[in-house]
This record gives sequence, C-alpha cells and structure tokens, in this order.
Amino acid sequence: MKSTISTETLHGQPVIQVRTAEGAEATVSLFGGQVLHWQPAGGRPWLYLSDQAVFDARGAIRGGTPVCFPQFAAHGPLPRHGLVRTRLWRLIHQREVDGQVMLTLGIDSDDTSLSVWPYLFSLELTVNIGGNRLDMELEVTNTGADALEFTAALHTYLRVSEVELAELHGLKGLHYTDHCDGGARKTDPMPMLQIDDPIDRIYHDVRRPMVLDDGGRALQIDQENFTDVVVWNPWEAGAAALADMPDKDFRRMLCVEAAAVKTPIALNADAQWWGRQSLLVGAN
Ligand SMILES: O=P(O)(O)OC[C@H]1O[C@@H](O)[C@H](O)[C@@H](O)[C@@H]1O
Repeated sequence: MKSTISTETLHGQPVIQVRTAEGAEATVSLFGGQVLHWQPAGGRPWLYLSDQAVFDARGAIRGGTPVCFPQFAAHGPLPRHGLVRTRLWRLIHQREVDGQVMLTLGIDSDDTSLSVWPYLFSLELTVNIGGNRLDMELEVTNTGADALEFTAALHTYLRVSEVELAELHGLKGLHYTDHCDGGARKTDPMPMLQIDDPIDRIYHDVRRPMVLDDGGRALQIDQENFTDVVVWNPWEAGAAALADMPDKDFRRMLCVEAAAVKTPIALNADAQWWGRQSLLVGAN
C-alpha cells in the first residue's frame, strides 16, 4: 500500500492528513505550522489535542506541537511564545521516501511581524512521519542584513493515560530553572520525574534522550541543537483557568518541549540554525 497525503479541513482550518504505507497517521495544521495528531503504526496516539482547542485562525491551538519563535513563553516583550503559532504557514514540499512521509512547511517575516520584531527571517518546519517515529526539524534563516537573536521551542503536548502514573526518565543530575518556584535554580536528583503537582521547569544542557513511560507503553524523546527541555503541566487549578482545555485534562497531557531558551541563538545575516525533536516508539 502507498502512503496517502491529502489536504483537508479540520474545524474549518486547512490541515494535511497523512497515512503512511505502514499505517502511521499524522495531521498537520497549516495554522501554526503544528502537528496536531500522530499515531505510530499499530499504536495509539501520542499527542494530546484539547477537545476545547479553538480553531478560529487567530488564537493558538491548544495541543499538538506548537512552534514558539522568536520568543519562548514570556521571556521577552513579544506576545507569549512569539509570533508564528498564531499565523498561517504554507506547505512548501511533500514527498514519500521509503514509506516515510516528509512535509516541509514555511513561514517568513512580514509587515505584521516586522511591526513588533524588526528582523527578517524565514522558518521551515520539516515533519517526517515514519512507521514508529515522528521527527520535527525547525530551521531558522536570518534573511536580513542585521544580526538577530531568538529563543524557540517545539512545544510538544504528549498524551498520557494518567499523568500521576507517568514517568519521565533521563533528567537526573540536570540543572533546571523552576518557574513554579519564582525561577529558582535547582538540580534534579531523581532517577525519574513523576508529576503530582503543577510543573513548569526548564532543564538545561540536556544531552541524552529521555523516555516517557506511560503505563505499559514508552516513548523515546530525542533532541538535537535544542539544549533545553521544558516540562509543563498546569495541574488542576491551572487547567481550570484555561478556557481551551477541559478541567480534568491536566491528567491526560504532559508537555515535554525541545527548547533553546537559556542561551538565545544568535544569527548573523544569512546565517542558519536548526533544531530537531524526535519521538520514537518502542525504544525502552
Ligand atoms: O498557555 P500558553 O501560552 O500556550 O503557555 C502554556 C505554557 O507553556 C509552557 O511552555 C510554559 O513553560 C508555561 O509557562 C506556559 O504556561
């Protein structure tokens, strides 16, 4: 069987639907340049998408893998998480190679972005959907004459059966900034992270893969060139305060984000940077 790639609409917004030859599925929204759904062949979905996510082509879609650029969260004067999760991207390229589907989406600076951030840029997000893996690579090009600096993240919402039973392995010994504790700098002594409270941490200098154990299934999470990992769950009160997430859904999600925050990326004119996050099933 061949892979299929089709352009459809989801809640009125354009999305690319993919089914690979091996049976993996993905849905990629052009609004936000964001993967909304990914299910490996023979498996269950690994991305969380809120049932109350808003698809109004203005606000960010709650779930999947929003792209944060050129500012992560509120670490600067720009709108929270930057300028591109609330904009329409374009599909540049689609192809199938050896049963895997590769989509490249793009977005460039324009008058709206220039009015708040005076730099010229071009972004490409390449999404590779294989039988048991999802790779997302963000490439940033400085297309202007002036040097620029940015922070960024692939803000991946992972789906879990019950967050209190999930375990995130691979962060032991790393330094992190705890945004639930006023930005205190700490070191994680635990062999695994278990979550039973709000969490909003930025782990630094992450060099090895993590594994998310979701009660009977496991996901390996790798990243390249992104040096930080953000772990976020709003917990009960935080979720209740979010209009676009059902109150109880903090139990169904855990954000594990590949990020470049502590050390902003500096790009001279014409320079490029790329960072990748890979989700891989069956590696435990
Ligand atoms: O509600 P938003 O703007 O999508 O942000 C969600 C969360 O995103 C995380 O990446 C941040 O670390 C959190 O501080 C933030 O609350």
